[in-house]
Amino acid sequence: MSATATRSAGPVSLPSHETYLKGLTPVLTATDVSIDYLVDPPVHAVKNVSLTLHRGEILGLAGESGCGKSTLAYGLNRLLKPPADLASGAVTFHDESGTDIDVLGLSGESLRVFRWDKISMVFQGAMNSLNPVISVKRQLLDVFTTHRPGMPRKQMLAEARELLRMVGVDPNRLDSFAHELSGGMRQRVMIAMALALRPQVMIMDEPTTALDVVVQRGILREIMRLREQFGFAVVFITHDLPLLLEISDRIAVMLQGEIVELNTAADLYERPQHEYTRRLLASFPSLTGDRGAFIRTGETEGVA
Ligand SMILES: Nc1ncnc2c1ncn2[C@@H]1O[C@H](COP(=O)(O)OP(=O)(O)OP(=O)(O)O)[C@@H](O)[C@H]1O
Repeated sequence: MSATATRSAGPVSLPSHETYLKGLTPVLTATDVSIDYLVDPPVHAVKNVSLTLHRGEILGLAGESGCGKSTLAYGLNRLLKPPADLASGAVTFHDESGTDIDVLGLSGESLRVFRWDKISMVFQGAMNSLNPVISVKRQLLDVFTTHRPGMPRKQMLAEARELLRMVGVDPNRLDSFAHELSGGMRQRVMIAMALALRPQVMIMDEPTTALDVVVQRGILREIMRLREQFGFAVVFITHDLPLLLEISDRIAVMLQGEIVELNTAADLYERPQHEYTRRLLASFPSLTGDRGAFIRTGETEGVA
């Protein structure tokens, strides 16, 4: 444990945010989470953050580089490594079975099972974490042999093919090796792996940033479609605020480790409440153009 961060008033939200929340079911709740990097001097990267993600929603995390987005995301999925220290707070996963899981209390085997199965993560460099000397097939099947040891091999293979199809990669690519695939394809394979166990939550930290715009769009379209199909919730992190406005149901704006505004994407764009949100919006000239062009309509076709 280290020094606790100063408590703030919490994010500013409009009354319409309350209305939005009606009828939604929480899937992941963070309460008063503080995360420090125990370096000299210590960095208070996340300060008393409370946030609820609901079933099927896309929650965007916005904020400038270094504000703590990735640290929070890694904390939610217990992927922090020293010198990061989750100093205080609670993270609860509300499983579809009705059981609540104390995420911070998990360790060893239970933590291993929880990750990928309940929450999976796709990050910016994910495509580079494919093993270069093992075929795509082996890597996809490994997910099943590890987490679904009872599954017949024939079914594993069928699932692996289906997963590739879902993310827009020709299933004949199963026998390929990472170096034989383009960056976009590799990132799609990583998304397929993250989807393999049908998690209830996916955390996506700049999942397409390294890719060119056309490939990015294609992948995002797939993610939106799959979300409609499987109903998983997404925490989506990107520097690309116009994109975030387009795909998110709600957006949390982070500033220096705190969430300063939490509103629906439409409200955030139309009626930004916090001075920092206004500055952030103003820093994207494209957003000052035809208003409304970036707002989700509730239709997946919104992602052009
Ligand atoms: N390993 C580390 N050791 C010390 N400080 C760190 C470490 N990793 C991150 N930090 C600090 O923690 C703070 C939050 O960083 P974090 O990477 O979470 O921000 P971010 O909003 O995700 O930024 P980016 O958008 O650039 O990824 C920053 O001040 C950063 O310098």
